[in-house]
Amino acid sequence: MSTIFDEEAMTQGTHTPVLGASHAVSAPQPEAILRWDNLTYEVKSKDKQNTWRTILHQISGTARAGETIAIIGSSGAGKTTLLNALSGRIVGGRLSGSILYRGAKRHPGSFKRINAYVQQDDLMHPMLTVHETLTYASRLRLPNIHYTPEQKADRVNNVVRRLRLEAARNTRIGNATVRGVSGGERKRVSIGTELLTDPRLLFLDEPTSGLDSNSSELVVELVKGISAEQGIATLMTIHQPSARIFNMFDKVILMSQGRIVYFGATSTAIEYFAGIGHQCPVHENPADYFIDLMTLDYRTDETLAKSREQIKGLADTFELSEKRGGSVSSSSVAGIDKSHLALDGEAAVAHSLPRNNWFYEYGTLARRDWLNLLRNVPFLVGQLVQGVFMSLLIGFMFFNLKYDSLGVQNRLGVVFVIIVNATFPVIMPLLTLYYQERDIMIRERSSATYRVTAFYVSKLTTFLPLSFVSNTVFFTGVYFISHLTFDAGKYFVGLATFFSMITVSVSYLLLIGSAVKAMDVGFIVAPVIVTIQLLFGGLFAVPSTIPAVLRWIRWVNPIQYGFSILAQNELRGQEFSCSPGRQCYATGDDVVLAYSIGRFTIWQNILLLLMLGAVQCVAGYMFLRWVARPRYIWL
Ligand SMILES: Nc1ncnc2c1ncn2[C@@H]1O[C@H](COP(=O)(O)OP(=O)(O)OP(=O)(O)O)[C@@H](O)[C@H]1O
Repeated sequence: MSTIFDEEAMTQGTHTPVLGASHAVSAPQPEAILRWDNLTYEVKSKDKQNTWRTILHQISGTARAGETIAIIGSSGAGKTTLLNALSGRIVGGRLSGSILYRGAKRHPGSFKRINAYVQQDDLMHPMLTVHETLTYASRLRLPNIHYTPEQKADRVNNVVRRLRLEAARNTRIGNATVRGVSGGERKRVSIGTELLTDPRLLFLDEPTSGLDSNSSELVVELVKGISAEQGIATLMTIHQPSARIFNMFDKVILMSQGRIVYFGATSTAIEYFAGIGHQCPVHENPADYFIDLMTLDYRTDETLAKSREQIKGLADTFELSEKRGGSVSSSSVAGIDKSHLALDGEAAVAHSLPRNNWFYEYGTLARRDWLNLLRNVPFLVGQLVQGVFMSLLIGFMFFNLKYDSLGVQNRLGVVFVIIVNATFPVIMPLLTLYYQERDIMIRERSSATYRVTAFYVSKLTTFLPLSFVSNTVFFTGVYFISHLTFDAGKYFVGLATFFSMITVSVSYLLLIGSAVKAMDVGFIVAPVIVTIQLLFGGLFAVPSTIPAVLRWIRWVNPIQYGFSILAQNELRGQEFSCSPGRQCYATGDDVVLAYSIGRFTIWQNILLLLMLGAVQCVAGYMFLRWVARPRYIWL
């Protein structure tokens, strides 16, 4: 089949086979959306010399409106690195060369709203349906000043239709425990959320991984169709595509060892390789054949050296043919008409979308959080059952307390256990949820969807009421079954203390979940710190006897404040009957004095608790900003 590239090769008077899109001169080319030149990416090696390892070697190319480009290569070829560099999501290392969006340098703020990136892992709220997921994405991503609610709904319906999601419209996304949409549908929902904003550029990292061949074909076919129709320049990395999928792409970038072995029309790839002595057998999948050519053969030292030589030869040949054909690089940076720069730069900014106001963002996020939470029946039932079970267990363990010498010890025990119950059982389940949602937020933020504060406040205002409600059952059950001193004032002070402790615990989990990036590390750190607080809580060791070097812990120990409040609330003003032969405190005030838990009054303790919660909350927010802050390298 004759292509525009063949014609150019002929005008050059060379037999060099077909080349990249940039060589086309005979037909009007679609607009070049993205152009990259001499892109080189290096990372520090972990060896003793700290040398730089080159991951991408002087890579150049162009992505035009409406075309779908596959980046193909063996594992470790640098496909994802190239995709990340082009989409502005590369972290760490050294990136050089140039990347231009419509001829202008990219602006981090506006570029991330113009391009869409579909990650390999589809992070979404498992309890929302396909339609709800897309609806919330449209509310969060599309600005109200440009779109009415009806227009947003229309967009969602369009995406559902275009991505053939009608049948799954009301199916939940699901996760490992809740059955939801199929893998292919899930991927299409991910793509759909990105298409809502009408991106100019679409990047997809391994969109077919884990999918069967039919689902993979459908995903590529739909993406290609939408890209062509809407003039989106699409780049995707893909592992070993079938021959049918391979032939769907307009262009392919074949990569090996960080270098380009071929970049040009898919239809001419076989011809190109045949021209340099590698004829793809008739019945072989061309993608498999090319990947074999580009893969290092580790069987023996000899085969390794030979395959390395072959790959170098392929990359050198392509580089040479690029130069002969008037390469992408040589016609790029230097050749750009600078008068377009300002104009195109402005165009880039104009296409970027303004933000919605904070309250709208918060309201939308809070609604989405509540919906996701209230649909999580196993989690809610677990919370309730845990509360009821623990209240019965602890209530009957300290059943019907008396005002005698044993009653003193048991009263201290029960109030301590109540305080402890406002820590672990609150922190651990919510920490899991927070980690999952934090990662969704980081993904959504990479396309500037909403503010970190809106997310953080939304988490606080869903976790707190949920914990209050589920733990009130526990507190009330224990209070009455164990027969703690009943008087409305004491009960409500106790409940207020319990809520204050829960507030501190929620702010603590937000702090740990924000400050500790890795979830498994967070799950080690969180209980260790609470265990230390528990040991220094005032029941096991009298605070005044703890060595000065450790005594400071009390100031940052919510358990000690909480225990002091509940113990004072329970004991002050009480009188106890003393049995002969037992150690005995005649009054509750004596107990408070003996255990050194009356340093601060009840209200001072509550104030200190709330201050601690506020400090943790603010610190958590600062850490989250730091964790969520993009550290992308820009060119
Ligand atoms: N920040 C980094 N630090 C160290 N090495 C890196 C870094 N980024 C990429 N690499 C290395 O660069 C090479 C290319 O990585 P990349 O993820 O781009 O490959 P890939 O072609 O996408 O592979 P796969 O198909 O297996 O995902 C790999 O050897 C990888 O270990």
